[in-house]
Amino acid sequence: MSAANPPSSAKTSLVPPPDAVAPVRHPDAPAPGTPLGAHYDLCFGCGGGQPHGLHLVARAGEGVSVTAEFTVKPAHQGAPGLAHGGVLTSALDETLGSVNWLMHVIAVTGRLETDFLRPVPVDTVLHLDARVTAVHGRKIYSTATGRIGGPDGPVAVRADAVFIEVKVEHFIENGRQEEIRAAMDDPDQVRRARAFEVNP
Ligand SMILES: CCCCCCCCCCCCCCCC(=O)SCCNC(=O)CCNC(=O)[C@H](O)C(C)(C)COP(=O)(O)OP(=O)(O)OC[C@H]1O[C@@H](n2cnc3c(N)ncnc32)[C@H](O)[C@@H]1OP(=O)(O)O
Repeated sequence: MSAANPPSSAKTSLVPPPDAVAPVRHPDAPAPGTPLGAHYDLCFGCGGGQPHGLHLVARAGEGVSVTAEFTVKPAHQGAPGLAHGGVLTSALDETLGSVNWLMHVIAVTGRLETDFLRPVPVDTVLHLDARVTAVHGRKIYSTATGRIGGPDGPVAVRADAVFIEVKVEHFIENGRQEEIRAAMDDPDQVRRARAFEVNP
């Protein structure tokens, strides 16, 4: 096994360790039903300014959970008339990413495992829900489903994930300078990101 392709190890387990704790909803988290808005206007998952994006809209749920809808467009096809699996995984990833904001935590996906249970045709509305199940240090364990035919319809896709909490510096240090500069020049973007760190 080369160093560039490390073996998966216990650190990538999707099962919370025995001393993991229950997630805590931040007291300032928006009320259930409130749209969360995009975390970044050019985000592929949720950004309104991203012409190639999924334009997923997430709303706060009860506890540490969110719901979201994503409409499969012709641009999202893999096979004729059917959604691409990677696009569906992106929708799950985005929904799982948004749920961390209810804890006022900034986190990135560490590991994401998707089950594809039913094909999802173009024009389908995928009804997503995601919730955090446990927290262990910086590791956030969460799970999500995507249903078709309505919010109570059959599950077409589901995923389990581990997100890792990061500071805003993660993005500043790793992002391409052009986009970072533009984001830093946007007071709303900076305020949104910093609010989570000065009001933990
Ligand atoms: C002005 C600009 C404002 C911008 C404001 C934007 C804010 C809003 C952005 C939100 C965005 C969301 C968007 C959708 C969600 C994505 O799609 S995020 C994009 C995809 N994900 C990534 O790019 C992550 C890439 N990976 C990394 O950067 C690093 O590997 C990580 C994940 C930060 C971890 O590195 P690290 O901080 O050095 O962590 P490390 O100390 O090694 O490990 C910490 C713990 O996590 C565990 N761990 C680490 N990696 C993994 C893993 N892959 N699996 C399982 N466990 C792991 C370790 O075992 C360790 O556990 P303990 O020993 O504590 O028990």
